[in-house]
Amino acid sequence: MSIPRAGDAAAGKIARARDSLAGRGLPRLTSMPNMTIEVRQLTKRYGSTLAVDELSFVVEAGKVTGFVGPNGAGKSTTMRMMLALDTPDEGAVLIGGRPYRTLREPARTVGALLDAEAVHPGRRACDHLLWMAQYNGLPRRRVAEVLELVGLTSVARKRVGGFSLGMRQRLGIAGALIGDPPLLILDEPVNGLDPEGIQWIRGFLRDLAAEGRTVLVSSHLMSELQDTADHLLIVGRGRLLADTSVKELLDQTSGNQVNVRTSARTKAVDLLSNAGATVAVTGPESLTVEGIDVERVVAVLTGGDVPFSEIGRHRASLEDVYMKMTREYTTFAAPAPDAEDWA
Ligand SMILES: Nc1ncnc2c1ncn2[C@@H]1O[C@H](COP(=O)(O)OP(=O)(O)OP(=O)(O)O)[C@@H](O)[C@H]1O
Repeated sequence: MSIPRAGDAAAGKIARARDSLAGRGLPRLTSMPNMTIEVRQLTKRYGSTLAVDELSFVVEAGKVTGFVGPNGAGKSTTMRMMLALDTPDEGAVLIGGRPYRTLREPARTVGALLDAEAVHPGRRACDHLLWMAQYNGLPRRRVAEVLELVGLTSVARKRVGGFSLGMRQRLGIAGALIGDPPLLILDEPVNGLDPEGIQWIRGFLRDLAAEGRTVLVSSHLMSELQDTADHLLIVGRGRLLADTSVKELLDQTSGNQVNVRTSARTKAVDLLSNAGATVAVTGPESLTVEGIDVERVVAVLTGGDVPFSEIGRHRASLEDVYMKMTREYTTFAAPAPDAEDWA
């Protein structure tokens, strides 16, 4: 049996699905109310492990909010508690202003993808979605609509056991959208997608947010979210390390560092240090200078006859900022390179 993978036959479907989403919007079951996810002082322990430690934040409508943190930071546990699949030891979560358990029509309020592998492998994709629709009192036509939306129409009658992880992620997203909910909670949806699939999901999540939905998406990799998220919640060992817009985070952390590229590194380090700068060696011919501005760096190097091929203000990447912020919270980390590695 040959099943198209996310890179070939499904690609045309995906493009059409994107067009249909952009062109006429997701078929509406209800109007799209602005709803938030409010997490209040949430705490969860498993034995001696403090998985979630007094987390508080609000996820707003009309944005993609990235929930980022190293492995074991407590992202999945927090999402499970949002959906009442786990009980907090302390604190609460409000979904559109109410605890999940009190929602009258949960599938029309919040859609979730927690584990793409959770679907029975013997089930056909369309039957899985039909079961979800029937269980939640939704019209049958939603099955075809969401399959089209995620580009899986051509494999609707195939058994899930033959799907790639990327196709299962798409099926999971289709399930999350079946009730046309204003709130979406997606745990690592990029996991398993090929580059074309990653492009697709970025645009897809942005479109969902542009329709006014509240989109919370987790990842342990900042690179997966940096071009997608408007807002970031960064967590480490259960604690909130940052609740910030992407722009604010970059502005705050780019700081006053200056990058220098020179073939006379040792002399440059001496002169700049004598001029009061703190200098870090970042490569065989590169330095990062802090404490004096770009003009002064140029003056010091020119005055000391030090050749340089590049001097410019350092722009931190989100990845740099994230690594710096979460380094001490990472359970399995390679040692960071330091100056001696380049000596
Ligand atoms: N059911 C459980 N029983 C015991 N410990 C658990 C359970 N679920 C999670 N934990 C522990 O709680 C901590 C947080 O785990 P969680 O899966 O929420 O993190 P995460 O940020 O989602 O990580 P990942 O990116 O690896 O999925 C970890 O130390 C994990 O081992």
